Amino acid sequence: MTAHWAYLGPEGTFTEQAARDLLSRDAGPAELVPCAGVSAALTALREGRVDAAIVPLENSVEGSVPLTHDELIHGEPLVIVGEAFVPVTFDLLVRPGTELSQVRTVGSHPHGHAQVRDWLATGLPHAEIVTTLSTAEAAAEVAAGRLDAAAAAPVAGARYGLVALARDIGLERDAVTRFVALQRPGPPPPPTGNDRSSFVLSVENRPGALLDVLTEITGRGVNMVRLESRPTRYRMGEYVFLVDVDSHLAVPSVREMVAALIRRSALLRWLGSYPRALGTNVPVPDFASSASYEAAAQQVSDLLGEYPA
Ligand SMILES: O=C(O)C(=O)C[C@]1(C(=O)O)C=C[C@@H](O)C=C1
Repeated sequence: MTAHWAYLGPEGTFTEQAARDLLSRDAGPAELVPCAGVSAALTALREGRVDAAIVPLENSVEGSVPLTHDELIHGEPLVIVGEAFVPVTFDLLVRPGTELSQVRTVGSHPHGHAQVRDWLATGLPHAEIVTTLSTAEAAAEVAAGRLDAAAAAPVAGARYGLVALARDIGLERDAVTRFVALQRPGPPPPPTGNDRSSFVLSVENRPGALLDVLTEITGRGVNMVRLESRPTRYRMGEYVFLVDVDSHLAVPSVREMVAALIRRSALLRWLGSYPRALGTNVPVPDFASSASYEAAAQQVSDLLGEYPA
């Protein structure tokens, strides 16, 4: 049966490239469904109209995509089942025949604008910056004659019949965006040996509260790879923390860490375990290996005089 995957559309976004990358790694057939915005893609998933949704999570230059983070923290729960990294290169796309001196409006996604800010400041200092729901939406608006130029992916130029007035206008040549594939809550994909897990923490407002919770992570030899804070929305100065760690919930050290976070009432939301798409898990200390967890559990059983299961 063909699965349906929603993504931040329209056609020609970086997110579509991420979805195609994930599709090439997935066993089953799937049809891509473009949606007008991150929230629209996630609503389609929550309402059961699609089986998965692909959305941007963070960029190597501009940092996290706040809307995706807030959806993961506050929206009806979803879990991450996969990730993809896409190099992001921006072209200044215009209708054929347009000259630089004729460009009065430039559209892009807010993350796109942030990455081409320097080029626009010198190349088009008087142009009006117009924010769109995606880079490809800006390209479509140029094709429709409602904008003069778009800062978008080269593939969007080909898709909408536009030409590049300038190429590779981003701040950083090697910029990369990380995208995640989300599904409705369910068990994680099986461990691969090179996985990542994500979750949301909430901590009390008292000295050492965050340190206490982080100790539950580091004390088990679990490698934390990202810690991001977002406001709770309820009160000024209160935050929740998004955490990524190496490894998978099925691995004993991670399983015990999650249980400890639950006991401390610190685990606000589990966001899933999924294969890592870039880099490898750092080696865990000996005391945190699965073999040493199993050997220790056996020794405790022996002390109790329990019979082997
Ligand atoms: O608009 C797109 O093409 C997207 O896929 C979104 C998005 C983002 O949200 O970060 C993806 C990569 C770029 O950093 C700019 C925009």
